[in-house]
Amino acid sequence: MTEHTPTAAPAVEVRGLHKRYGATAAVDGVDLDLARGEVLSLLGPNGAGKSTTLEIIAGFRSRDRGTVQVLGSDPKTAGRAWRARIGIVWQRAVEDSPLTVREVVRHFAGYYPDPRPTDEVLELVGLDRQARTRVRALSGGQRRRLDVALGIVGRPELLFLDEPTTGFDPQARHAFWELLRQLAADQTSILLTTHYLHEAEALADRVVVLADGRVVADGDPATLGGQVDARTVVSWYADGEDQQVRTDQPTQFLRQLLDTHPGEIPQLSVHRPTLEQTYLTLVGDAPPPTAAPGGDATSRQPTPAPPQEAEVWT
Ligand SMILES: Nc1ncnc2c1ncn2[C@@H]1O[C@H](COP(=O)(O)OP(=O)(O)OP(=O)(O)O)[C@@H](O)[C@H]1O
Repeated sequence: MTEHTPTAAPAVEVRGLHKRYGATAAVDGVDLDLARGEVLSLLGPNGAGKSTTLEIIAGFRSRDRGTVQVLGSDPKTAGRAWRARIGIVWQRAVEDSPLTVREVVRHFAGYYPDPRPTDEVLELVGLDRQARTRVRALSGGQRRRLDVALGIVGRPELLFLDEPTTGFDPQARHAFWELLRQLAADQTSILLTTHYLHEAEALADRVVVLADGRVVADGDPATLGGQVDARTVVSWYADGEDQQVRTDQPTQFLRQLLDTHPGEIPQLSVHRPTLEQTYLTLVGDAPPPTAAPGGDATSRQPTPAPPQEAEVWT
């Protein structure tokens, strides 16, 4: 995570992006900004439109509608000089090859005007010991590191990574995060997709959550752009149904609840929603709480009125 310069023109500016595949609206009106030196993570379930968005921004896929500016150019018409300023790590791993790791990286370096030295790249991605290994002999995680090596060999100003750490062991993942932090500290703008919330939290300055091709949250990773409700959820069972109350004064609410329920309160629980629960609710994999509290006039043990700021889900 880095300090980025808010005054510089954004690295990426997307407005009203649409893309359909037949009846499927893969991207359905997405707005997206990436500042220079910023690390932005695109989150979302399978089929949310992350890869399609990334591919359009990187100039590998056409769009139906909307404007896209990347490093000051429209990727639809930008040329080779523009492409040399961008690094890309796609989901698919590098092809089988009889060449060695060093040979492949050196070959790719030849495409760029000012590449990083090959040995520096291999060290950065932790493949220095595999420099003479043939690509086809690499493990899955090592191939992914080679993908990353090919993405950064050209010293990109802007780096796109589509699920870069899939197949990494925890040690490799942490080493990779460190690498991205170094790149971001050097003012590389980074846009990555991931399925790992903790990866977004560990790496990104900002997250954008997509669901069904739309942005459902945009902001800081720790709260998913302010979507995480820090209030406590008190749940219990009464009057023949589940009861649930959200409150920022749980102690006061519990006192009232205990006063009105002299015995053991069935299924009493007190918790705060986690980032993951909020995420699942946002992307529609988890239903939002729907239980209504009791406390109507006929209730034998009326539910206390929630303290100020409490919200009752119905
Ligand atoms: N080439 C294509 N032809 C037809 N439909 C496509 C094509 N590419 C993507 N789609 C559809 O568009 C939607 C968005 O797909 P996309 O790959 O962008 O999602 P994603 O968020 O990257 O998913 P994942 O996390 O699984 O990689 C999906 O419904 C997918 O089936």
